[in-house]
Amino acid sequence: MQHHNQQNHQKKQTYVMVQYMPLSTGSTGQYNSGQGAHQFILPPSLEGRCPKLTRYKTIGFLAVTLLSVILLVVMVSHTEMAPPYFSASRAESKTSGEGKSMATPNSAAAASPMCSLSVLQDAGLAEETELGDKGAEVNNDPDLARGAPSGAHAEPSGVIEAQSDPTGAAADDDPEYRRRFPTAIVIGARKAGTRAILRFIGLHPDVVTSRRETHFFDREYDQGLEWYRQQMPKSLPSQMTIEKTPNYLVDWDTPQRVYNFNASIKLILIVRNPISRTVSDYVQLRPSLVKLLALRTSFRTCSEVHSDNSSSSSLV
Ligand SMILES: Nc1ncnc2c1ncn2[C@@H]1O[C@H](COP(=O)(O)OS(=O)(=O)O)[C@@H](OP(=O)(O)O)[C@H]1O
Repeated sequence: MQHHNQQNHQKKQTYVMVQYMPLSTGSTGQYNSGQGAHQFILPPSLEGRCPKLTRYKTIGFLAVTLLSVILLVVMVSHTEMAPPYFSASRAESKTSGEGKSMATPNSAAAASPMCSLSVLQDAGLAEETELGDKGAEVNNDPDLARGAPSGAHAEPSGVIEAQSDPTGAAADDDPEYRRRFPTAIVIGARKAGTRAILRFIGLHPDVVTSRRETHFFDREYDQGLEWYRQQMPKSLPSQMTIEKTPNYLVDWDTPQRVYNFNASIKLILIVRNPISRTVSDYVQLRPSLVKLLALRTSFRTCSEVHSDNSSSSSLV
């Protein structure tokens, strides 16, 4: 019993000694583990070896904090400068449906000459030429009515939404908010900045633009008018729809077909220095050209082999 008490006492003593070990680094000491005395040396810490490290740490922490604050401020200021179609003005314009004058006057779009509706009006682009569902009748082109499904509101796969349509949910309740035929088309030229000009015009709250090239008049004509309409983004009667397919400029069939569709439709053409345009086109087409050349070479090799075979067989 006495032996047991002594062991307990030693354990307690050990615990207390370890608990209160000196914390200063590099110092030596001694402790009793119960089975004899032990020497120890505390290893010097990094701070101990390099006294400036604490100061560097503090400076680093302050620098990171400062950078984070600057980043935050920059992000906040950029949010305030967001394009007008992300702001409430577009929602008001879309849901009110009271005509083009509903463009918020103090919005960035109205302030910018590039986005000003008056620019479009001057160019005759804002003229009300909506065809609605009567497009085929108006233009009296039997070819165009071909392929139009009876269920006019059926959603096809891969429907193209408006490029700037954050208020769709609110406007969805409006029965007037639906897909309409374009009243203007960007017809080219390829690589002349057609995407850019469509985006610039599309910044206006009363303009909606198709996200992708529809190629209706050059490649998808057989799909019919209803298909074409379904490719357009939803819009209100006060808004104009614009699509772009630069290939229309160089397609033989397109002019007549567009004329048959809507003789008063507005055509937007943007041009560029022909040399840089061609270089840009070449750079984009290069992978296809390389493939084409490789294909031609293999065809030539095939035909040479074939002609060799046929000539040798004729010799035989
Ligand atoms: N704002 C502005 N100003 C000047 N140039 C611009 C602008 N926006 C786009 N671009 C250049 O236009 C080229 C792409 O043109 P497109 O959008 O018409 O291409 S496409 O036909 O739709 O594939 C492409 O040219 P390259 O870079 O030489 O290929 C773009 O850089």
